[in-house]
Amino acid sequence: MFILKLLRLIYACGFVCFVSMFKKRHNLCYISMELLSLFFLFLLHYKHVSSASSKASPSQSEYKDDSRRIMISIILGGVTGLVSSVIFAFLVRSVVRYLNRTPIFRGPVIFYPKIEPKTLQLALTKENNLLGSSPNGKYYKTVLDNGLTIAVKRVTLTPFESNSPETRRRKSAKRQIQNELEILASLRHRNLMSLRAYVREPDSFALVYDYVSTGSLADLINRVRENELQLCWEVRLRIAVGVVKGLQYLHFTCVPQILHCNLKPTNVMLDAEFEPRLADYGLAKLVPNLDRGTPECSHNCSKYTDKSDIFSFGMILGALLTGKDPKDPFFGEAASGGSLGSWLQHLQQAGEAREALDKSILGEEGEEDEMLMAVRIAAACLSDMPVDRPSSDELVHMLTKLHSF
Ligand SMILES: Nc1ncnc2c1ncn2[C@@H]1O[C@H](COP(=O)(O)OP(=O)(O)OP(=O)(O)O)[C@@H](O)[C@H]1O
Repeated sequence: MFILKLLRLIYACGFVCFVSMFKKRHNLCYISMELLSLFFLFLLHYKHVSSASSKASPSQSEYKDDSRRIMISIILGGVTGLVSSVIFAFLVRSVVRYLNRTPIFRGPVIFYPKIEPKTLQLALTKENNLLGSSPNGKYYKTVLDNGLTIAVKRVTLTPFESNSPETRRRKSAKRQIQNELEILASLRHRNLMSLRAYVREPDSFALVYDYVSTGSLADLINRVRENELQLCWEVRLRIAVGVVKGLQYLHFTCVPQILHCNLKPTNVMLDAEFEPRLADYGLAKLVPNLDRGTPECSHNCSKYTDKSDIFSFGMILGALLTGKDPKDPFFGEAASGGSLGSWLQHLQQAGEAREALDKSILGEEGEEDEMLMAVRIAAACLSDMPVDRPSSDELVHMLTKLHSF
C-alpha cells in the first residue's frame, strides 16, 4: 500500500509538473488545464481506493494483478488526461480568442468629441481642396458643417491591395489595420498630430487630422530661402528640439516602440508659435512601399530602425542650420561629398563648420558656438552607420543643453 501511495504521489507531482510546463501565463485556458488534470487524478485515486478497500486480505498473486492494473490505469489515466487537457485547453483558448477579437467597424471611427459621424461622412463626399499628393496618398482640406476645418489623408492601406478571394484573410487584415489605427489614435504628445478619426472607404482609408493653417516646416524653409521671412537661430533650434521630442516619445515612451518612417519637412506641421507637430508617423506597416530615404533602407527596408528616423532628423537639422534643401543638386556634386551629411562631416573635420551655416543666422551674438555644436550633432545623425547616430533620447539632452529655453 505504501508503494501505491508513493506511485500516486509521483504521478501527481509529474502531472502538476507537466501542467506547469504549459503555464506561461495564468490565463483561463491554463487554469482549466490544471483543473482537468486534477480531476483525472481524483478519478484515478478514487478507483484505487475503492479497489483496495473491496479486498480485505489479498493473496500475493492478487497483489501482482492489482499492481499491474494500477500501473495500466496510471498510464491510461495519464495519457487520456493529457490528451483531453490539451484538447480542452485548445478549445477554451479558441473560444476566448473568438470572444476577444476586435469587431470590424462599419461607419466612421471617431476619437474626437468635436466631430460627428454624420457631419464627417457628409463632408467627405463634398468636393475638397487638395493640399498635396504623393504616391502614398492625397491630403485634402475639408470644412465640417460645425465650422471645424480638418485635414484628410486618403490612403490605400496595404492589406486592401491584395485582392485575395479569402474573406477570412481580408477580415483579419481589416482588423489589423483597425488595431494599428487605434494605437495611433491613442497617442498624445504636444509634438505629434493626433489622429482624430478614420473612415473606411471602398478601396481606401480616410485619416482625419486637425488642419494646421500655419503650414509645414517645408513651407517655412521655402519662405526663408526666398527671403520672405527671417528665422532666428533660437526658433530653428526650438523646432529641432520639438521634432526630436516627438521622436523620443515614439521611440521611448510608446510600447511597443513606434517608428516614424517618413520624417521630412512636409511632415512637420508648425503652429503659430513654431511649435512642431509630426504628421504621417507610424503608417509604415500599412504603407509598405514608403520611400524612407535613409542609407540602410535603399535596398532593404526591413533594416529600418529608430536610428533610421534619426538619419531623417539629421536632414531636418541640417536644413535648419544651412538653410539649404538637402535635395539641392549642390549636395550631389563630388566636391560636396555627394550628400548633405558628407558635406557637413567634411567641413566639420576641416574645422570649417562655420561655412555650413545659413548666412542669415550668422553673426547672432553668443549663439555661434551653439550652431557649430549643432552642426556636429547633425553630422553625427547623418552618419552612414546607424550605430554612430545618437538616439532620440540622447538628442533631446544634447540639443536642450545647447540653449536654455
Ligand atoms: N494636418 C495638416 N494640415 C495642413 N496641411 C497639411 C496637414 N498634413 C499635411 N499637410 C500638407 O499637405 C501636403 C501634402 O502632404 P503629403 O503627406 O501628402 O505629402 P508628402 O509629405 O510630400 O508625402 P508623403 O508624406 O505621403 O510621403 C504637405 O504640404 C503637407 O504639409
